[in-house]
Amino acid sequence: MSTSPTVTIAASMRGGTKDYGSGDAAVRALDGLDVDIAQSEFTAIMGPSGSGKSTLLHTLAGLDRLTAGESWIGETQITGLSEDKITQVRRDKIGFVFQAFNLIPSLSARENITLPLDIAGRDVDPQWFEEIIAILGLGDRLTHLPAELSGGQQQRVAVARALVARPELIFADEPSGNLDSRSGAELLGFMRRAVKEFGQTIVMVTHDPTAASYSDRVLFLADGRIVDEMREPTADRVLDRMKQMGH
Ligand SMILES: Nc1ncnc2c1ncn2[C@@H]1O[C@H](COP(=O)(O)OP(=O)(O)OP(=O)(O)O)[C@@H](O)[C@H]1O
Repeated sequence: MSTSPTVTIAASMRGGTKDYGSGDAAVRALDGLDVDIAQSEFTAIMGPSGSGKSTLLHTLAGLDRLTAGESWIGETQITGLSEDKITQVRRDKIGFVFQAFNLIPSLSARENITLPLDIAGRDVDPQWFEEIIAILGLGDRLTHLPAELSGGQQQRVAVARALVARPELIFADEPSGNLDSRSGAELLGFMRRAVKEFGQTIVMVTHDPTAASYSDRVLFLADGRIVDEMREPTADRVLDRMKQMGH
């Protein structure tokens, strides 16, 4: 009898295909891709430029539609849902951290952090809010405008905003890309803690083997397909694998 623990799937895709353009200009960005994202795991997506990383992230997250194939967020099949329903699933279940922090300049750090919940008409859990703020070291910055914060602090505000709603999934696209190495390491360390301590599920696109080394599992993409994966990655092993791929 199998004694392996049951893995809950937070998001998945079967036969995921994404074409951009048509005729001579047609590009197949995803080529019949299958993937399962395990709950409470930190998954990194790596691969050469143009291999389809951002397209995979966007289609998994319901920001963009597949041309063919199916995808699920938790139990909900998102392919085939109306735009309104997809927006609702994103709002209820997903947090985003992108390289451009997408903070609203006229709102304080606190207002930016609670904005998604305010828009959704949901209450902020004060205890959870305080916990996130303490861990991210933003306690004395909450009344500041984004322009009054350093790049690292702005990125931490964006992470707090993604976490505050306790989303089932966080999708991050090069979250440490604009940060100096110390702020980047801090941010990635925090994301790792969120996975280990709160069971957060995170999917992150990155070019950086060091960033990928914070994950539990690295998926390697080439030409719109997953060609390999690595568990418990180290930066050196990831770099070697990328070199083999001719990166
Ligand atoms: N909106 C679009 N219109 C046309 N082609 C696109 C569009 N978005 C992406 N592509 C193409 O799809 C392919 C995959 O792009 P994608 O951005 O997913 O790759 P990536 O691995 O994230 O690349 P990078 O590491 O350079 O960000 C590329 O060939 C790209 O040129």
